[in-house]
Amino acid sequence: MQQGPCSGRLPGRRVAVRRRGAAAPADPAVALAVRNNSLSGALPPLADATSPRLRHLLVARNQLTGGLNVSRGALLTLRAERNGFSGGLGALRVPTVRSFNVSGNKLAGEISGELARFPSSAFGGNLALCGRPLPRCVRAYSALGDTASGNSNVTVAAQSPNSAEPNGSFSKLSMTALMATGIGNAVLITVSLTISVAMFVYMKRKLRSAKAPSLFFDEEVSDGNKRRTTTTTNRDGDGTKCPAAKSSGGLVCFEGGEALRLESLLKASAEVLGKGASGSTYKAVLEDGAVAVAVKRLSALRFPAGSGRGKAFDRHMRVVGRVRHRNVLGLRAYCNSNGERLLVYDFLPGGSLQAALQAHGGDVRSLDWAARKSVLLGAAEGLNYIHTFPARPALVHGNVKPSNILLDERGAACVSECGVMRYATNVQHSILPQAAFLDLSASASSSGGGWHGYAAPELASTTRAMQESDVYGFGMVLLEVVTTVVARPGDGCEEEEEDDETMGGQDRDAVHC
Ligand SMILES: Nc1ncnc2c1ncn2[C@@H]1O[C@H](COP(=O)(O)OP(=O)(O)OP(=O)(O)O)[C@@H](O)[C@H]1O
Repeated sequence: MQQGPCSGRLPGRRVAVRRRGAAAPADPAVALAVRNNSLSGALPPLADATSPRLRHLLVARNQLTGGLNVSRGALLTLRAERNGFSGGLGALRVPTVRSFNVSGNKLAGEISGELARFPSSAFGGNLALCGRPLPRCVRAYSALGDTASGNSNVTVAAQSPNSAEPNGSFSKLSMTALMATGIGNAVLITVSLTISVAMFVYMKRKLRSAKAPSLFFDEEVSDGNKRRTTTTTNRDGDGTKCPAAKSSGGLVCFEGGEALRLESLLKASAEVLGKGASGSTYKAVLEDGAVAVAVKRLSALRFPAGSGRGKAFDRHMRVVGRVRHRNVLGLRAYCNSNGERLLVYDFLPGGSLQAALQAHGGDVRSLDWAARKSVLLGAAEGLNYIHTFPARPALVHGNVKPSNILLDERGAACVSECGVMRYATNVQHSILPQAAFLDLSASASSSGGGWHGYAAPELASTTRAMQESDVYGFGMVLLEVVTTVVARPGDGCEEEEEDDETMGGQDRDAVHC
């Protein structure tokens, strides 16, 4: 036995021994105590046959490596902590040992049954050790694919981080297995999340499209006068949709339109009244047959994408919906959803001023001077009401022309479609050819979708109509009304009234060729 600190290797079956203080056992053959040295190398296997009298093995705090191979039936003390022992504890057979400590080594694997009686401090610092009294072992798939040995599972320890090994190293296999497990779990979670989100979105869309009635107007030409019959039908799938709102069946209703429901409109029989620059207008007779409404579908108008502008359209329509005057056609309801914009008005049986001016074979007397004067005065009052309506920004009609001045059953003028084009981006530049200015011909104004000579010249260079441009348009209407000749049925150029006709004239027909 050596008496001082030792360093060197442990050869074969011979060990360097240092006895510390008086505590050393009296019988040197009974105890091997070499603690707190710098001994390195492997500890030779110690079995009953090789060291029959050994009772106490104290090799702690050295640099011993290799497996801990001690099989001693009568061993009472085994202190091997703070070394570099590695491998499993399977070769450790010490059933009678009372003082036991192998902490701070590089031992790995599951702690066997007889050793489980010692506290966790006896095993601490061996990151790859697991099982009672340490946290239980986790069976993980080996990323290395240990198929050759037929063992694709490896046992890894699930210890807390504070049981870190003193030198910070970690079993390569365990680390790989842990990483494989982590990556596998992450992939699984990601895939499940993606599937859940996709399912959620799909179900939400499905529910929405199931709830949403689609508005279609199936058009078919019925005769040569461009009168087309239409039906409104519900369809699934994509197309024009106007989902039902909670309160009014998808419609935002104003005074006089509270009873309207989108569902009723969808079921109504309908006919096309005409097609203009902003879209088509339909006459819809509601189910009971008593109420007829005009539905304007703003299909040709483009509005800037984004909810912000959509809200601006809604805000504007809510202001327009408050306008109530005997010479302004009141908006009863509107729908703005999924790119579909519908405006609902009362249906006026008198048709439009444009139709009256172009009438052939109609009631000529309906457009005598008194009627013309009354229509113009009414339209002027309606326009003035729109312009002075308390709103910020001030209301602008934006599309003053004879087809937007309607006549009620008594022939009174009603200005329709107030402010409809206010927020459209494609109105002026796309459909306002410079050459069309001052062209008041019927073909220009009724061609359907084309522009007309009622548009103020400045609209060619600005995108927004102003009240001044409304005044210009009204002036052109006025000019047309006082100069247009309405022919009697069968009239020819030979018949000409010789009286001067003025706006103040009474019951005189202006018949010229
Ligand atoms: N509320 C209504 N009652 C009765 N007829 C209407 C009503 N609204 C529109 N009309 C008729 O429908 C026709 C077509 O109207 P529409 O507004 O679609 O076209 P437009 O006025 O020529 O063009 P724009 O789209 O530029 O306004 C009009 O000429 C008019 O006779």
